[in-house]
Amino acid sequence: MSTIAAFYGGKSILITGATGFLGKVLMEKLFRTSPDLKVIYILVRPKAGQTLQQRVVQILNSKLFEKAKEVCPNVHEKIRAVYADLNQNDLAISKGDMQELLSCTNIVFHCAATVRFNDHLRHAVQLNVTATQKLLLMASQMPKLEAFIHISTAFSNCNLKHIDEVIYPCPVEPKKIIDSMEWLDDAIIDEITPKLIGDQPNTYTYTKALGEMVVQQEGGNLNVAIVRPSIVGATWQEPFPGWVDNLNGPSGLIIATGKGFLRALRATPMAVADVIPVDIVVNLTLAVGWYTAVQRPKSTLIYHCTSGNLNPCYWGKMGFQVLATFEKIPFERAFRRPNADLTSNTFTTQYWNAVSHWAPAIIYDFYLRLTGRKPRMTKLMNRLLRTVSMLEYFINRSWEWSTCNTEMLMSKLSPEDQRVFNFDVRQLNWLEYIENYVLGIKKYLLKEDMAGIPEAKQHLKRLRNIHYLFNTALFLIAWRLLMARSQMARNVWFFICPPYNL
Ligand SMILES: CCCCCCCCCCCCCCCCCCCCCCCCCCCC(=O)SCCNC(=O)CCNC(=O)[C@H](O)C(C)(C)COP(=O)(O)OP(=O)(O)OC[C@H]1O[C@@H](n2cnc3c(N)ncnc32)[C@H](O)[C@@H]1OP(=O)(O)O
Ligand SMILES: NC(=O)C1=CN([C@@H]2O[C@H](COP(=O)(O)OP(=O)(O)OC[C@H]3O[C@@H](n4cnc5c(N)ncnc54)[C@H](OP(=O)(O)O)[C@@H]3O)[C@@H](O)[C@H]2O)C=CC1
Repeated sequence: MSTIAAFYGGKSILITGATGFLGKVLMEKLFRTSPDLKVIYILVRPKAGQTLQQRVVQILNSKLFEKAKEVCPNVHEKIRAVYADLNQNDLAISKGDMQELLSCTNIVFHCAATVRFNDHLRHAVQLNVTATQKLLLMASQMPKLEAFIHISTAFSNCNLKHIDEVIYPCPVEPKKIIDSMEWLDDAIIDEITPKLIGDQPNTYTYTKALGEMVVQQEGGNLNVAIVRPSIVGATWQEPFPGWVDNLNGPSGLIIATGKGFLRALRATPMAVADVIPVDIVVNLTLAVGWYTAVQRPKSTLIYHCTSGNLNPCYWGKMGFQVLATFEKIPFERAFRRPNADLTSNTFTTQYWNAVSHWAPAIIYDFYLRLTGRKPRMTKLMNRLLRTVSMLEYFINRSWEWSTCNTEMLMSKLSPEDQRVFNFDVRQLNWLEYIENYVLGIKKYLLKEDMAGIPEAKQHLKRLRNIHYLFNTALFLIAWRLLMARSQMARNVWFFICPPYNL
């Protein structure tokens, strides 16, 4: 019997961000391995016209929860969705709900965050810093609380090259930042943002670093731990390989490549692609919850959940394997054949942008206009290249994360727990993982049918023929123009192929 699974039995667990990528996999694993848990409270806001209940039903009806529902058939009764908006100062939780949460909660997993790199600083601070502070305040009033687990990111100190499992101080105190966001207007915030974030690449990593400081400063008397995952990718093994449901991390760019929009990327092939499967992050998080509650470490422990130091994969290898997978499992209705280059040179990137991105987009829009349709490709390309530019920082650098606490924790687990809550990234076979990842994107994100693969392959063949035809036509036109305008070209040509009558 797994000690960790048994630990969560009978517990009341509060999860923020449960409707997000990580939160859903966390809930699923809890229900599947500890079906006798008492209740999972999730803080949810209504979204896209759906009520809280509709959101919960949609999550539970997804393929992700099929196995969990077999093990725990009354999963609907064990989830309690609590209305909350972490953007509001009082978190918008009703008095009655607050009373219940305060009196019953045993464990808190705080996953909610804005993960957008370009979010306005005010919003990023509100969610990633102020909401964390408010939750810690709530946690301090929970008499039955055993552990508070905060999910941060391994990139919260990405301005450093070597990162230890410690909290690094930020130049300006989080409290001062929180206060200033309350009275500064948007224009001034925009102006001071670059100065405040300093050598951090964006407001996301900056506010996640501030969030960690808040945990350290205000989680004083609580049993707190921080988990820092790197780039969270599709599931490796559990509940099944390849599950993913959003465009974050590599997923969006894999789609853009598979659909033939993205043909070149400014990336360093030998930089470490520190992707970590979401099920590994969840297993570590649950193990951390157990250890923090049972062992009660004297200080706040930080756990790096990264792959690079134990089982590195590189962007070049990852890109190569992604392309190889498209040969076997192509995406439907591609714009061009998937074939991308990784280049680390800015000039080459600009050349490829002009030739492989803008030129085809302009030509295609011209064709759409000619056929009476609305042009859309240049707009799409514009958005794609803006997205790529935001991600470039992370695909042209490598970081070293020490993983002493994570390794220490692994050594404390029984063999059964090491199996059920496996977070040993050394066991991961990257080639297999990447193939399943691409397959998962096709099935669960793009919702494409596997039966359509032969037609998708036919479509790629047609695109290849169009490509050859286009290149041949281009060559002939260039040759004709050259022959018409340059005596030297004519001389060279007649030297190589003398006319018959000479
Ligand atoms: C030797 C050589 C070998 C040769 C082989 C070479 C072969 C090469 C082949 C290449 C194959 C490619 C495969 C590899 C890809 C690697 C790339 C991986 C990059 C990963 C970097 C991530 C680093 C993360 C580090 C930090 C970890 C965290 O904690 S962060 C959590 C994750 N957060 C994110 O991933 C970012 C979230 N998104 C954003 O910040 C924003 O959305 C944005 C800045 C990306 C865009 O914002 P904007 O305001 O402009 O628009 P928005 O409304 O948000 O979206 C616009 C449209 O873009 C779509 N979108 C959103 N996110 C992404 C995304 N990540 N990728 C692609 N597209 C995205 C979004 O849906 C919108 O679309 P529409 O709905 O159609 O409008
Ligand atoms: N994905 C990644 O690559 C990485 C993620 N992380 C960290 O992991 C955690 C989870 O990330 P991930 O699951 O990927 O992110 P998602 O964007 O998928 O999920 C974010 C969650 O936060 C919730 N949330 C956002 N704003 C509010 C709000 N105002 N009130 C209530 N809830 C809100 C979202 O709810 P809603 O559905 O209503 O929007 C959603 O449930 C984050 O802390 C992130 O920093 C760390 C490293 C990498």
